[in-house]
Amino acid sequence: MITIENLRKSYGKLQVLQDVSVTFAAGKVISIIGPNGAGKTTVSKCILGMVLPDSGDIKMNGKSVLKQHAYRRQIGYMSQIGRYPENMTIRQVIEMMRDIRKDVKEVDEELIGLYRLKEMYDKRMGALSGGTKQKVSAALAFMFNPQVLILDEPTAGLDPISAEILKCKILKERKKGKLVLITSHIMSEVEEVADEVMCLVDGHVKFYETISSLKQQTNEERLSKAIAKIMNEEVKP
Ligand SMILES: Nc1ncnc2c1ncn2[C@@H]1O[C@H](COP(=O)(O)OP(=O)(O)OP(=O)(O)O)[C@@H](O)[C@H]1O
Repeated sequence: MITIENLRKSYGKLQVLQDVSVTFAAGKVISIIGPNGAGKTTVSKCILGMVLPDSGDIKMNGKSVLKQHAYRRQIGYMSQIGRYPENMTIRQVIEMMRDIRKDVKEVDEELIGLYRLKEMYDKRMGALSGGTKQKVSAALAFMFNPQVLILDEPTAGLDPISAEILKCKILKERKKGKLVLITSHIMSEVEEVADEVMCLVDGHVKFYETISSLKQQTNEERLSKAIAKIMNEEVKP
């Protein structure tokens, strides 16, 4: 569904992505992991067209997305930190988004309901707690039934029940054949929701494997231990 070919991106002298090539298939939850600064958000932003790569290509359903716009309607995005106009209420933000996306007739309001956002509809975005803002971001990401979801550390700041609601929603959408890309540092969470793990280190794909294959290769039952083993082996002389 999404193919990334020889992607490179630098910010000044800093080479953030170095020849990244991967294919993400529909109907999968793929977790993008790696140390801070490895380039995870940059990959997501390149797919979204928020960052223009220096070279390489990104294709969605076989067509290059570079400098295109229409394909973005097929992507729901939840950024690490949601930024909203402080004076707008939750209701106004949601209505504004619905107005922009009038093309979608059947909106998905499941998360609005499960997070009971309507009870807080008249609160200003600037007055919301970090977690509530995350809930609004999650509700918006899923609202227009996108084929692809890109979720950047989606459960950071959510209480355990709200995080659980989001994980169930992710799995529900995967069953419908959607592609979900999640960046996360929480290995237990990755293990719960992801089918495959792509690990970026210094802008390179260190590995891209199914969770079961990672466990099998390392003879570990827990994903965190399997990944620690792979990383430590690299460090050894
Ligand atoms: N707009 C920018 N201008 C300059 N440097 C940037 C910019 N955006 C990101 N970088 C740098 O690119 C590198 C990769 O950043 P990126 O946000 O992709 O990492 P990440 O893997 O998502 O990290 P984290 O786990 O901390 O969220 C970092 O060194 C970061 O400082």
